[in-house]
Amino acid sequence: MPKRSTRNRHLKRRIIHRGPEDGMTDKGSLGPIAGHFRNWEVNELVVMPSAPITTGASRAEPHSIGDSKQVLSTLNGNVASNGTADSGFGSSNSTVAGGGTTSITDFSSLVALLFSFGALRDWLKLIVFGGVIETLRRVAFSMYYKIIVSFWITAHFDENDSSYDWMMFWLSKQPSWALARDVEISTRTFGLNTSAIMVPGEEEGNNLSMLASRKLAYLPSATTGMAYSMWYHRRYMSITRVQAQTGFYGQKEETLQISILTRSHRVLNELLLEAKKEYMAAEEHSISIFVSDVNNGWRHVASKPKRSLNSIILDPGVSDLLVDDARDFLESKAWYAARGIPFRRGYLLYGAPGSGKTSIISSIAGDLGLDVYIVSLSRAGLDDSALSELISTLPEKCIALMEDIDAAFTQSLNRDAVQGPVNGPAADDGRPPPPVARPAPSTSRLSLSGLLNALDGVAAQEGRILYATTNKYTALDPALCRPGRMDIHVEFKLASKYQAQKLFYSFYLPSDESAAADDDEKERDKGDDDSGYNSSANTDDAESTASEPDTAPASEKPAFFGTSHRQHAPKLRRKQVAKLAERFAEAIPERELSMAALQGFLMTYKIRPYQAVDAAKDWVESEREARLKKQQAAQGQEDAPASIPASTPASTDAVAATTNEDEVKPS
Ligand SMILES: Nc1ncnc2c1ncn2[C@@H]1O[C@H](COP(=O)(O)OP(=O)(O)OP(=O)(O)O)[C@@H](O)[C@H]1O
Repeated sequence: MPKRSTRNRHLKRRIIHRGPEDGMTDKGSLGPIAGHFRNWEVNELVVMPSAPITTGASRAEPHSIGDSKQVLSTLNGNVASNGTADSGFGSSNSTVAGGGTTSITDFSSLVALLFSFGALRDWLKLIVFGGVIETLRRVAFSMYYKIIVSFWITAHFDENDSSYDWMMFWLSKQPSWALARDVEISTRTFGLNTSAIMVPGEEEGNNLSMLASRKLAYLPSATTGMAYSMWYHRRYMSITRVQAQTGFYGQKEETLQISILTRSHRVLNELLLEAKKEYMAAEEHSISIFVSDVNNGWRHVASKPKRSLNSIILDPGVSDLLVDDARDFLESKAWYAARGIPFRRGYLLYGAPGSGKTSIISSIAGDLGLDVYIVSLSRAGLDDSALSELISTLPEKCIALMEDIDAAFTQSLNRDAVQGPVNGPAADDGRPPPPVARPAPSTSRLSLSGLLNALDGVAAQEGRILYATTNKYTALDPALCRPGRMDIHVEFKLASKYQAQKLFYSFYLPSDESAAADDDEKERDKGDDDSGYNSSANTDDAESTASEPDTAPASEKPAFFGTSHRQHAPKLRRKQVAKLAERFAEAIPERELSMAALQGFLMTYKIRPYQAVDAAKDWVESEREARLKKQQAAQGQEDAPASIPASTPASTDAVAATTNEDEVKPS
């Protein structure tokens, strides 16, 4: 060890004798710096445990002496300075004692070294000074913010949340909101059927085009991020619409910020409840529809007017069964909790297309006052985890609707089909031939187990009612249909005579009872056999004026299929309608046509109930023929691939399928 010290001392002396000037000479302008760093190296070597080293004095830059001394004496009491040390050797005059002082000495030397630089010292001062100023600024701001915030309550409303709609709707009703000077013109309705914020005077425009178009509205601009102020319950309130860019594609998301100058949350609570109440009142006659977005959140897309349960004509008891069961379920939360049964209910509505499955669900939603959340299983990008996330974020009381639940797992010739180039045979009446559907390739990344887990896995939401519809009951996996997932299965059949009669009756029954009563007198005079065609708009009028000159050649009349919509339908008495309904039901075969088809037929005779009855038989025949042709076309299409050379992949499959079928079939 002493040996090494001696060596170091020699080395040190050697280096010191070279001095900074040598460095200047050797390295030009970098000389002093180089000198300093050499000194640092020497220090490294010199510092030894319990081996005090005293270095000789050397010439120094005058400015560095005091600094070195000062820093050294401040930072390390063990370091002694003789006051004549050279600048580039901050600790060279120091006597270092004790092994524990090594790092402190090093650090001290570094600091002393840094301070010995004039410019560097100024930078450091500047940094420290700037840091102090910035810290003070931050402290001041945070204190100011804390003081200000303590007098304000600020609420944030996310655009994707229903509360945003409530607040925007409420704000739109405030006169001061409409006085904003930087406005955005919008046709948004915030999920309501009625426009929330009308441009004053627009409601007076009663011509058809004005009424039909979307309503114009003022919205205080969001782009400037300006704050708008108003008073609420004698409290000052500041409102800001803030837009922030989200995602890569420039989508913008908006947040509404409301700050109220109050220390009590009571005012905010009052505001929220008032806004919600007003919105709910405006929405009383409609149901809210939500769909999932690509981020697996729920978005309010529409409000639909409620449909009365009476307008859905099902077999006796079906409607009551569904409504009563759902109502009873919603009131049985405690019962489920007491027994540890998951508080969920599933209904599977299956059967013929157009038999009222979707319609009854939306009617039940209206009746029970629940929102409908549509879970589209065929949505692009929907996979197991996305579905699970969607189901778990459903609100506690709501209706989740999965339409065509079979479609996610099976390829269908009817419902998932894209229209191929092949058309069926042309109809006799000149209507375009019905396109023959081809199976669509399945793009779903959803698995059956993913669906099963989403329905009753741990993440599944409690309190929701699930309605699933399908036209292919037998295609469903039994696991999907078991109780706990689908508790009640209801079949929707094709229309019965009973349904046809009721549909006709409700279709032609005058909705305006007073008008019907007014007409009663006239009708009574005319007798029960009267057609009820007292409207100037009925089509018999056209026949009665057939003798009037009609210069337009038939070929130039507008070509269209269907019946144009007239405003005035004939007003019939209940008795008359009931009689006609009976005759109509006689013409309709039992369980052969769907209710949607019957409704479509009656729509074509919207103002001609008598003609509807008369034409019913022919229409049934034409429907049968059309169905037969469709079946034949489908059959032909099925047979066709067998004759196509087996070189194409599609035909190979078809041939294989046919062959297998032949094998199975008994000869
Ligand atoms: N039972 C019914 N009572 C009254 N209207 C009906 C009935 N069934 C169907 N409709 C009418 O037919 C149309 C289609 O009905 P809806 O969509 O409810 O049938 P769906 O069974 O859900 O058909 P799909 O299986 O094709 O989805 C609606 O306009 C509805 O008014």
